[in-house]
Amino acid sequence: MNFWSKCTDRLENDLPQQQFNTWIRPLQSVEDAQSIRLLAPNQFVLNWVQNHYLNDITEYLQSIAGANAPSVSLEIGSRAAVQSPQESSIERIQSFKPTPAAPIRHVDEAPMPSNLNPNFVFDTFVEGKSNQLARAASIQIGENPGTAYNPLFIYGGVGLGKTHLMHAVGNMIVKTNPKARVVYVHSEGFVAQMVKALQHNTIDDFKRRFRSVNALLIDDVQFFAGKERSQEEFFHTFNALFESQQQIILSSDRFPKEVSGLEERLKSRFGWGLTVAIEPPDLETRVAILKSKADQLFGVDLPNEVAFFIGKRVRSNIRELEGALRRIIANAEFTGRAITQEFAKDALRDMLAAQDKQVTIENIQKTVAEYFKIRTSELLSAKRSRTIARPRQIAMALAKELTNHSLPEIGEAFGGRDHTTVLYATRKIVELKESDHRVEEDYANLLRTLTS
Ligand SMILES: Nc1ncnc2c1ncn2[C@@H]1O[C@H](COP(=O)(O)OP(=O)(O)OP(=O)(O)O)[C@@H](O)[C@H]1O
Repeated sequence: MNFWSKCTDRLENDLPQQQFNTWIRPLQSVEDAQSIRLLAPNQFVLNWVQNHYLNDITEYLQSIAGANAPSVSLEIGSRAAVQSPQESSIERIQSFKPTPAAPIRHVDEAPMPSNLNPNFVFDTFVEGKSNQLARAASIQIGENPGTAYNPLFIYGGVGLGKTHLMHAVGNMIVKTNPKARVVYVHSEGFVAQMVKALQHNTIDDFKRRFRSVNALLIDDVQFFAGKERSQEEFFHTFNALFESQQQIILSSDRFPKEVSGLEERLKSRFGWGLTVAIEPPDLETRVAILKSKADQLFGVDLPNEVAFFIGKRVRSNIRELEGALRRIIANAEFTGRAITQEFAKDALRDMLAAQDKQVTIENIQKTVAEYFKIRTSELLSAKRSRTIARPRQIAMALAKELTNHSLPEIGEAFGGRDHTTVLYATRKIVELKESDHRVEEDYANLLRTLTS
């Protein structure tokens, strides 16, 4: 029996997709009747799986095989290396194990001017549940470039801090070793520079420039989609850096395997190291970011009530939060008035009106129905089956969170239900978000769709 594939089916079902992609998908198994050896690509993944999932895996195996359940062990490695005595160079790369010291190689070239943003450092990056893992992995890489996890792939929606984290790693590497050559480039910039090099017959310089760095940070790799020549060039750059253990950090708006228009060989390489997600921040993190930005950027001590007011109303991403903050502070400077909640409301009036206009109960119902592939009329109907009742509760909770309608008004809009039903639904969803990953993820996805 293939226990591991049964186990992964179950985990895929039980875990939020991002967790499954980050921790379970990279594992390979070597099985016999008595044991399953799980091969993790690096120590970080190994530790995480050990601490967070090993118990569940063992329990699940016992539940399906009882006393015959195989034992489970974890180690670093890859099946290619385990199974074939004659390793190819690709297999060697895949089974590469980190060495303790980062090799900063010596390059006989004039130092490259750094294009890192000095403000994007770890000190100015506010930690929250949504970015905890990405931040922890980035710090490890800053401390051990080229040897901790290579490449690091950070993915998440727009304006959530991917670029900030990449620069923070780069800045940390340069701080520790001022001779390190760290280059940040947006993937569109990489393409543009390559096209220019081809036009001017300087492609060799281009190749040398990118292949001689100690750390290459490439932002938004989804922009490589469909650009075959650039992908080809980047493939060789990637291999050159990887083989010489120089750090590569990539960002994208989605999981590597889901970036369409990218060659398979690139997608698979992107997953060789560690893939981490950044998710939209929760309210407390949004408030902490606002307070920290107000202080750092403007030297303003933002009152808590104002920070909560902005954090509650602006949910889509951190760039938008910053935009709202700038607007309030500019207005306060211009008018000389104190920053109170009333003042903030006034300053953001247009922005919030535009936002409020978009999120109506009707809009929520339509979006939720589409998401769960049911009909809007079913949300309003008396049907009580789980497949309808749960989406209905989620829609009610969203209506409570995103609109200013009262509970009776929301009940009315959901087929004339009582306000206590709405209250029950919102409480139930709060509870389920804590205990059921699926609900948590569905709710977050819907919130994002409705507010961005
Ligand atoms: N955790 C955080 N703490 C403080 N500031 C943050 C945090 N996350 C993001 N920011 C700020 O939000 C703004 C947008 O972040 P960033 O440019 O890194 O987003 P991104 O994910 O790269 O977006 P895009 O996909 O559009 O490139 C930046 O000014 C950044 O400093």
